[in-house]
Amino acid sequence: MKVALGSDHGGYNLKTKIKELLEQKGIKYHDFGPDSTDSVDYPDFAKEVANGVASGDYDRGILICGTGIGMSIAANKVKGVRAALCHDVFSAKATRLHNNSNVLAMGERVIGTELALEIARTWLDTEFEGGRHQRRIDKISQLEE
Ligand SMILES: O=C(CO)[C@H](O)[C@H](O)[C@H](O)COP(=O)(O)O
Repeated sequence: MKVALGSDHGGYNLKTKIKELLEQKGIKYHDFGPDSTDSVDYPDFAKEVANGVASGDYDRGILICGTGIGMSIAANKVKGVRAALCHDVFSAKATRLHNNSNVLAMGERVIGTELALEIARTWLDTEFEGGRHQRRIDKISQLEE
């Protein structure tokens, strides 16, 4: 699996922890930035990560800002991206099983590091169930046309 990673200044510190997690799990990733906590605009990084996933260059994306909301709104503008904002483990598992979400968004200002890492672990490890859920995802895709 190859993961595209991005944040803004509000998500930078959690992003460094997510990078450690990906390294521990032996998952390849590319960090689209930023490289510091200097103030930046989250849509710039959501765009890079979402395009990377939509093009197939990356299997999944992880985006972190202060709340995760702006990142998820922006990423979901890109065709083929199903970004899920998750701040609990149940939702992280469910969105992989049912929505086949390909981008995870989280907010560093909303939850603690340990919960965020557990959410990311669960989201990375859970496979899509298919079946009736594929039919529903196909209907989401039709909305993009
Ligand atoms: O996009 C957001 C809200 O949906 C993020 O939380 C941003 O990180 C936040 O808006 C940045 O705010 P700041 O006051 O410029 O740090």
